[in-house]
Amino acid sequence: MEYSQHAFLKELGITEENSGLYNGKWGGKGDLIKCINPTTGNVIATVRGATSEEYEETIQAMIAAKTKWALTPAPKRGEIVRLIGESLRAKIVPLAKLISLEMGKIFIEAKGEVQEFIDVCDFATGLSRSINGQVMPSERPGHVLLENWNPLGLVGIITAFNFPCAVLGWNAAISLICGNVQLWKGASSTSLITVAVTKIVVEVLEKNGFDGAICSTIIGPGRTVGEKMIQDKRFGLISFTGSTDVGRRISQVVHSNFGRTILELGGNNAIIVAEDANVELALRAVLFASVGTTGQRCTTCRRLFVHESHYDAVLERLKKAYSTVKIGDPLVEGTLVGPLHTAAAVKEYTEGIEEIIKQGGKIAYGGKKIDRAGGFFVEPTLVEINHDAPIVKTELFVPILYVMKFKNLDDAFEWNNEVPQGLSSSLFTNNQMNIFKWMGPTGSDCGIVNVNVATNGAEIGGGFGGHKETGDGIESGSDAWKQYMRRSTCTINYSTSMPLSQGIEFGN
Ligand SMILES: NC(=O)c1ccc[n+]([C@@H]2O[C@H](COP(=O)([O-])OP(=O)(O)OC[C@H]3O[C@@H](n4cnc5c(N)ncnc54)[C@H](O)[C@@H]3O)[C@@H](O)[C@H]2O)c1
Repeated sequence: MEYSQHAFLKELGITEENSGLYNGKWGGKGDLIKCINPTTGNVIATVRGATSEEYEETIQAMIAAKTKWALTPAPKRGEIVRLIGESLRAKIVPLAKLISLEMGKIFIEAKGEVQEFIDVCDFATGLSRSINGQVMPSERPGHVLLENWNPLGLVGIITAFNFPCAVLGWNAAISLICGNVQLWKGASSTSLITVAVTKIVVEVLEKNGFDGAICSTIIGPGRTVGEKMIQDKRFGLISFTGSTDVGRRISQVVHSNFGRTILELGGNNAIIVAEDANVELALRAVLFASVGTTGQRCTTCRRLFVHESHYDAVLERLKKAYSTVKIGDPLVEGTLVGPLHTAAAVKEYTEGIEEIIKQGGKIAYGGKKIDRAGGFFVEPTLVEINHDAPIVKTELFVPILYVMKFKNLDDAFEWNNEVPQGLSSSLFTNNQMNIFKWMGPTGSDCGIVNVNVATNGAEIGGGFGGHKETGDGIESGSDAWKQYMRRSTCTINYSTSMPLSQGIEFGN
C-alpha cells in the first residue's frame, strides 16, 4: 500500500483502513474497497463499505435528526454552513492533494474544486437569510395569498467520480440551509475523498451541538447501496450526478414512485469559432476545455466547429499546443494532464479510437495509450471527422476532441444542437447579432450558453444544469434552492365572511 508515502493523508484523518459509513457514528461492516492511485495503479488505502442493515440504521438516524434541524432557523443553519466553508478553507491543501492522488486531476484544478465547495458555502450562507416566497394579491376581500417553503426532509445525494468534492458541495450547502438532512453516496473509486470530506463536515456539526447524522455518508456500489437509495420512498429528493445511462435508470425508478430528482448527466459540449472570432482567445479556451481534467469534466469540450477561414490554422495551432502539454503525475507542478481515472477509462479511450477510425475519422494528433509504470495515461487526441458520425453524438469520457469545419454559422448552430445531450456550449464571436441569436430561441439548446468563454469552469452563482439527455434540474446558484424545498400556497382569511373564489355562491 502507498499510504505511508503520502504524509498529508494523516492531516485529513485518513488511515490505512477506513470506515465507509457515517450516521452520527462511524461504521462499515460491508465489502472492502481498495482505493487506487490512477498515476501508479497501486492501492493507497482501503475503505470498508456499509451493509444493508447499516443502511436502514442510517435512515433511522437521519429521521431522528430531521425535526431539530428543520426547526433550526435558516440563518442559524447558514452559520453552520459558513463554518463548514471555514473548515474546508483550513484543509484546502491536503484535501486538494487527496483529490489529485485518488481522482487524478492536477493539483491546481483539485484546489479549484475545493474552492468551489467553499464558494457555495458562502453563497448558501447569504441565501439562508433571503430564501423567500411571494405574496400575491388575493381576489377575495380580507384574504392573503402567499407561498411558504418548507424542507423536504431526507435528501439523497449520489455523485460521480470526476468532481468527488465540489458536487457534494453544490447540493449539500444549499440543501442544508433549506433544512434537510442528507445521505451522500460518492463514487466508490473516490472513497477516500468521501471519507475525508465527511470528516470535515461532521466535525463542524458535532462541535456545534448538532447530530452528525444530518450529514450522513454511505459508501458502496451503485448497484447495491445506490439502488437502495433510489428505491427508498422516504427520500424527498434524489440528486444524482453521473452518466446518462445510470440517470435513465434513476429517473425511471424514482419517477415511478412520483419522487423528485435532480439529474446532472452526460454532456457533449461544443465550441464554435465564428469567422469574426478572436482566434487567440478561442485557442486558449479550447485547450483548457478539451484537455483539462484529462477530458473528464461533464463540460469538457468534445466538439469544435471552426469557420473554414480559420480551420487549417486552428488545427495546426492545436496540434502544436497538444504536443507541448505536459502529461504526468497530477501532484507534480507543471503537469497539465494527469491520468485517466481507471483502467476501464483507458479501455473506453482505445476502443473509442478504433471506432472513430471505423467511422471515417482521421487522427490529427495523439490516439495512443501511454505506457507509464502502472498508471492510466493516454495521449490527448485531436480527430477530424464528420459532424454527424454516430460516435460524435455519444459522450466518450476521455480527452478526444472532434474538430470540424463549417461555412455558415447557422449550420454550426444546428450541429451544436443535433446531439442528444444539452449541457454546455460556447460561441466565439465579436458580432453582437451572433451573440443574441446564439442566446435566443434558434440558438443553443443547452443549459449553459457561453460567449467568448470556454464550455467548462462555471461560476457557482449561476444555476448549473442541462437539458435533453443531460437531465433536468439545476444545482448551485440562482434559484436552485427551490428544488430542495416543498412549496405550499397558503390562503389566509382574516375577515369574518367566507367569499369563494371565482365568485361562486354556494348554498347562500
Ligand atoms: N451534468 C453534470 O453536472 C455532471 C457532473 C459530473 C459528471 N457528470 C457525468 O458523470 C459521468 C461520469 O461519472 P461516473 O462514471 O462516476 O458516472 P456513473 O453514472 O457511473 O456513477 C455515478 C454515481 O452513480 C452511482 N450508481 C451507479 N449505478 C447506480 C444505480 N443503479 N443506482 C444508484 N446509483 C448508482 C455510482 O456508484 C456513482 O456514485 C459522465 O457521464 C459525466 O458527464 C455530469
